[in-house]
Amino acid sequence: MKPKFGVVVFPGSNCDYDAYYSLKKVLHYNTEFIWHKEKDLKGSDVIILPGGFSYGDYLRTGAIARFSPVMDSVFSFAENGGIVIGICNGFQILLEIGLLPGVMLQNESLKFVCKDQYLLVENESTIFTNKIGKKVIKIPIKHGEGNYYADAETLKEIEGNNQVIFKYSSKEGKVEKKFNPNGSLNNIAGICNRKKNVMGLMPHPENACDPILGKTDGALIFKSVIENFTN
Ligand SMILES: NC(=O)CC[C@H](N)C(=O)O
Repeated sequence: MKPKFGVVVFPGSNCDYDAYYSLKKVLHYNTEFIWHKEKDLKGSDVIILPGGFSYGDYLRTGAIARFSPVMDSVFSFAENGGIVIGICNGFQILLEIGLLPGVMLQNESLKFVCKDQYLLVENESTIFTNKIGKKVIKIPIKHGEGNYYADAETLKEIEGNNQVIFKYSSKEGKVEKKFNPNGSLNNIAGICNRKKNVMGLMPHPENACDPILGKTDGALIFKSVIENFTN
């Protein structure tokens, strides 16, 4: 079976075409857009909630998009074990709707950050990472609100349950505060839910797929998901 990706488009998404381009034109995966007012996920096997500024980031990032009609379907899809990847603004939407634990705060610097970032694969046994292994990958970040926070009890739970998938690190894989671009708790860059079928991450793998951009580590995440389908 050839799995299908559905890229949701919210008003204000600006990485939807990047995701579509990388998945369809670079990686040659079956990919379709899904407008946020649709309820039908068009037979998608993997839902991508892309990056951007849905509803202009008004109120709180992701707080309004979470009420878009499509999110009812995405919520049920996820609850039934469907694979969902929230990238940056998509991660923020997953937090707002409660598919992932914790909240997103403004970057500690109060500045928007845009740069390449090294990430340590903290949990290499999820469908998103088991074909990558325990290594350091380089993927760009671009956000103003990526300072992941959870209360002590939630943090203990997600760390204990191996829900932390990526951490900001040095090129050598050192996880220290000085390599953290936004002040997130314990350098957390990406997490998953308890069942490990829903992942949110601040870095943008779709912007590290096409060799013309000088980096392709983002493709490893999508390839991992695809290979888990086909194996
Ligand atoms: N690139 C993005 O998805 C940006 C996310 C969000 N709007 C922020 O700035 O925090």
